[in-house]
Amino acid sequence: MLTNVEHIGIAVKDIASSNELFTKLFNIPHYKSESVESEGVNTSFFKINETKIELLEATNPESAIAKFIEKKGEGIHHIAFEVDDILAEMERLKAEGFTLLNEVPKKGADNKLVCFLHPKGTNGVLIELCQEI
Ligand SMILES: CC[C@@H](C(=O)O)C(=O)SCCNC(=O)CCNC(=O)[C@H](O)C(C)(C)COP(=O)(O)OP(=O)(O)OC[C@H]1O[C@@H](n2cnc3c(N)ncnc32)[C@H](O)[C@@H]1OP(=O)(O)O
Ligand SMILES: [Co+2]
Repeated sequence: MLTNVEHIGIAVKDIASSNELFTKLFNIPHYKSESVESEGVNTSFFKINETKIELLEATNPESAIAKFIEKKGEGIHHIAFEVDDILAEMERLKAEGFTLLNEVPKKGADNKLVCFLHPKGTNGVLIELCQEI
């Protein structure tokens, strides 16, 4: 079952200057930075009450974030939903005809197992499922 929005992912060109920008915007500093080598990203996280924002900077030109910025520019990259049982949710969504971008949950940032759905099957929105490890 999808429970709530876990985070909103924003693709940025330069995470250091974006951290400064979002710190001014939210009036709070980011609480965590983490690199996820398998995704080719550096991340930082802000939390405003229950709303979590994930900034993502590419670490190599093959990264999904580098390709996204090249095509669409900086901006909202994905919406992540928390799930209580990622395997059950992946199976359910696959049976509903959605295209999973990974058949096995992978390790994301902030201690999560994640799975992505192809944006072509979700009205152009990249959806991430997250389960706390
Ligand atoms: C930090 C870890 C983790 C977390 O814990 O939170 C993350 O959030 S990691 C985030 C980065 N990782 C990913 O996004 C992995 C999933 N994404 C992918 O597998 C790929 O990006 C993709 C969605 C399959 C697209 O890859 P690819 O086909 O190689 O790229 P193209 O540039 O050719 O795009 C094809 C097509 O899809 C459109 N697109 C791409 N990204 C998005 C997006 N984020 N939202 C909406 N649409 C997207 C792209 O514009 C192309 O469309 P057309 O030009 O119309 O064909
Ligand atoms: Co994410």
